[in-house]
Amino acid sequence: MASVFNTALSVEDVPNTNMTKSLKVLVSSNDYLDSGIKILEEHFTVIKSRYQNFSEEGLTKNKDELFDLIPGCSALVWVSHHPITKELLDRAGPQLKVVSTASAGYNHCNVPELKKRGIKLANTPGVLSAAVAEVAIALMLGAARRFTENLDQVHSGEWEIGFDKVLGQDIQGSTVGIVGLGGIGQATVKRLRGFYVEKFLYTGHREKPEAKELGAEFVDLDTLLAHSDFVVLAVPLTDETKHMINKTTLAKMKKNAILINVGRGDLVNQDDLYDALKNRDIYSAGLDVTTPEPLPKDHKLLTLPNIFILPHIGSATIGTRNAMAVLAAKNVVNALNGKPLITPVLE
Ligand SMILES: O=C(O)[C@H](O)CO
Repeated sequence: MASVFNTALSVEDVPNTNMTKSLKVLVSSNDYLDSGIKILEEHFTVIKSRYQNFSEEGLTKNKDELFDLIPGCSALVWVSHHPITKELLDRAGPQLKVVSTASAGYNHCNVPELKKRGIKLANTPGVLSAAVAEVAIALMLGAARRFTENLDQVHSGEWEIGFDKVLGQDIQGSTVGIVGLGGIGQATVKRLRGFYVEKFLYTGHREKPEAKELGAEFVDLDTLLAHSDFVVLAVPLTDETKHMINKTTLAKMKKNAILINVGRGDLVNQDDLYDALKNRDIYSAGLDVTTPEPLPKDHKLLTLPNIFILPHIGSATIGTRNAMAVLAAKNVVNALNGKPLITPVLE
C-alpha cells in the first residue's frame, strides 16, 4: 500500500497556507475519503454534498444540492460522474479556478468550456493503474473461465461437473490486444507476464516507447481485432472512441475472442455487443463499465451466460481510493496557491 501513496507528493510537500480559509472548496459527493478532506480542511472552507451519486434518488438529490452549494466556490473536487456543464459553471461564478476530478477519466468534464473560462482541470491518473489492471485480469479470467455460468451453478446447487462441461479458454498461449497502451494498459501487460501470454499487440495514436520493454507490438486496430484472443479496452472515452466497438468492429474479431472493457461503457455499442454474444460471433465479454451505471437489473446483457459484469470497481481498493482522494486534494491546494498542478489535464 505504501508504494501507492508514494506515487503522489507527501502532505509535507504541499505548499502551506498563505492561502485564506475564506476560499470555498466544494466536494461533490459524500463518499470522498477523509484522507482528502483532511488536506483540504487544513487550507480551505470545505463544503460537502450530503449525498452520494449512485442510487437514482441519491443522484437527483446530489445534483440539486450541488446546484445550491456551488455559487462562490473557488475549487470543485469532483467525485460524482455528473457532467460539469456550462450551466453549473455559470452558477459557480467567475472565482472558480480549478476542477479536480477524483478519477482518471474526465469525459464528464466539459473541457472546451473550462478552457474558454481559464479554469484548470486535474485528474488522478497513475495512482489507479495497478488496481484497474488487476480488475482487467479478473475480467479476463471471469469471461474466459465462464464465471457467470459457474457462479449460477453454485447458487442453484446444480453443478455440471462432467469432464467436458463448462470448459473455458486459456490465457496461456493467447494473443492479448490492448487498445490504449497508457498507464492502465501497460500495468495490465506487466501483470499478465506470469500468465505466459504468447503475444501482446497494442494500438493507439502512436507507438509508445515503453512498448519495446513490454514486448508489445504496435498494430492498427483492424489487425489487433483480427488476431487477438483477448481485446482489452483501456482508452479514455472521447468523440473518437465512442462506440469504437460496434457491429463492424465486432465482425472483425475472432470467433473465440473475449472483449474486456475497463475504460467507459460508451466505448462499446451495447446493442451490437449483445447481438454478437447472443449469436456467438465472439466468445464472451468482461465489463467493469457499462451504460448506464448502474445497469438496470432487467437489462438484456444480464440475460446472457457469456458475459461477466462488475459494477465499476476498477479503482476501488482502500489504498487506491485514498491515493486518488489525496492527489485530488493536493491538486486543489497547488492550484489555489498558484503552483503547477501535479497531474494536469488543463493548466
Ligand atoms: O476513471 C476512473 O478513475 C475510474 O474509472 C474510476 O472512476
